Amino acid sequence: MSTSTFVVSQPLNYRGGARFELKLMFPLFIGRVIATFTCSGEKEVNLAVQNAKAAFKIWSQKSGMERCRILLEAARIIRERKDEIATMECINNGKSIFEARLDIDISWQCLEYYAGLAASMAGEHIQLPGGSFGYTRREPLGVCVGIGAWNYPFQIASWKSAPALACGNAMVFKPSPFTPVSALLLAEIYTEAGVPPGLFNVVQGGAATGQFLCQHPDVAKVSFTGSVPTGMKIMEMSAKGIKPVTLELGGKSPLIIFSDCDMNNAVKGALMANFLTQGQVCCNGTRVFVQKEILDKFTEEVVKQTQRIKIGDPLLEDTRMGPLINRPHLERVLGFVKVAKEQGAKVLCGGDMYVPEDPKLKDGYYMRPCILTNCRDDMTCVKEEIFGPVMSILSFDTEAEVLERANDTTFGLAAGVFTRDIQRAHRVVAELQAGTCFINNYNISPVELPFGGYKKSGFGRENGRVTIEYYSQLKTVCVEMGDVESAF
Ligand SMILES: NC(=O)c1ccc[n+]([C@@H]2O[C@H](COP(=O)([O-])OP(=O)(O)OC[C@H]3O[C@@H](n4cnc5c(N)ncnc54)[C@H](O)[C@@H]3O)[C@@H](O)[C@H]2O)c1
Ligand SMILES: O=CCc1c[nH]c2ccc(O)cc12
Repeated sequence: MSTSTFVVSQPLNYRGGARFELKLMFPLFIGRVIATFTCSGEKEVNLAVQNAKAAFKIWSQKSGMERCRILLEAARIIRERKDEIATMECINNGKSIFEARLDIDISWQCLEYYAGLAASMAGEHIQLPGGSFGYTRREPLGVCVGIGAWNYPFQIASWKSAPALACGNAMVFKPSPFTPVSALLLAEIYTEAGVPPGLFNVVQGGAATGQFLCQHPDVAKVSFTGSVPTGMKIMEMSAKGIKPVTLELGGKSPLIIFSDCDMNNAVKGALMANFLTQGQVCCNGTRVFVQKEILDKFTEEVVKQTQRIKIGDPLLEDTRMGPLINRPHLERVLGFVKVAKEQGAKVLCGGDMYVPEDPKLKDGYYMRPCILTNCRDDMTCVKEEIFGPVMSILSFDTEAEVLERANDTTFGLAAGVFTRDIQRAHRVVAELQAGTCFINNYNISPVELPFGGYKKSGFGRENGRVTIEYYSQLKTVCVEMGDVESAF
């Protein structure tokens, strides 16, 4: 298997339990077109929502245990087809096959986790005076919309659909038009596992298709993963229909490395925080604050290890970084490096285009991972989300100082701290304004833990038990066991 021989099944829209055709060119990162699709317009979006509504009637009547069995079966199929799905994801996005396999593992684990919760969803019984009582029922919302970014295409579809379906909802999912293919595999797997036709639909398209979805009167909820500007639009559209939203948006997260850290782990953590998926990860710890005493040693080691990262064909087993998502994005990231230099940053490694030796890959959107020093807090590379393989190193003296600087951002998605001092670790994370904090590691995503942002990085959560609350509504039933005492 290589990037030049890969064939994608067509068509790429999925409604009522089957694929249907629409046409548009979909270019691959090596410059070759691998699939075509047409954006779903208002009519197709409406049909998908109507299919979902019909399936919702059936699915929402099933017991939690029945939904659990079907989700477990879907998880089993994903696990069984892991290599095939990972290969598709690798082609879809450009991330290395090594990472794509990890993404697929986290995806089936997510389905397994919510399958378990589906079976145990329950309300409360509350005793009232005179033998009367009340109880609560946790009920589904209806047709939920999922809109995804291009960096974790299969995983985003899984993180949204698994809790939605576990709670008894239906979903219409729109992947990013840059990564349209892998969500179709999830749709087919759900069908094979036994969900009713129409329960999980895929509509292809960009902003216009997303708008039709958000504005549709029969859509009960929107869960969005993407940029802050698009998140604002999604929230505005949803507000008009009083629809709840989950927003997983961008970040510019701090990673704080104290001088008492385990240096080996801190260096590995900084690489994990910056270079997964070619640096195109929302929660990346791109502002790496290093305590002065260890700045030189840490910098030397992190540069050494960054230079060893194998860049190339993402389908090869030893590749760890593939190409960026597309040409405009590569140019944008390189532009950030240029501005950083103009503003006084020093490039210690990378930051330029990379041309692999393999002639098939010569038109790919590769760049070498970049480490910047001499950074100041007011520089563009330190303030703005770059969404590429660019780490900015900043030095600090004291805990109080670094906390203030780490929190001086409108984002609040994630943060990390490396230290051997357990009291300091907890004291620092308690002060960090971020929805997800890591102590002595970075960018691991166990599905049991909630994930989501503070401040402009969004609200609502994905993963963990709490997400059940974002895909369900609570009905209170008040039962009178005596006579009505009328006030009139
Ligand atoms: N917090 C998270 O969990 C998370 C995860 C991945 C990516 N992200 C963020 O996503 C961004 C990169 O992804 P992107 O470039 O795909 O983001 P984007 O906002 O450009 O697009 C995301 C999705 O929204 C759709 N969309 C665009 N305009 C729309 C509109 N007006 N109405 C409805 N839908 C619309 C796109 O087609 C795509 O499917 C980065 O900022 C990154 O930090 C966040
Ligand atoms: O890119 C950001 C973090 C992330 C990794 N996988 C997923 C899946 C779904 C999301 O909404 C975010 C993420």
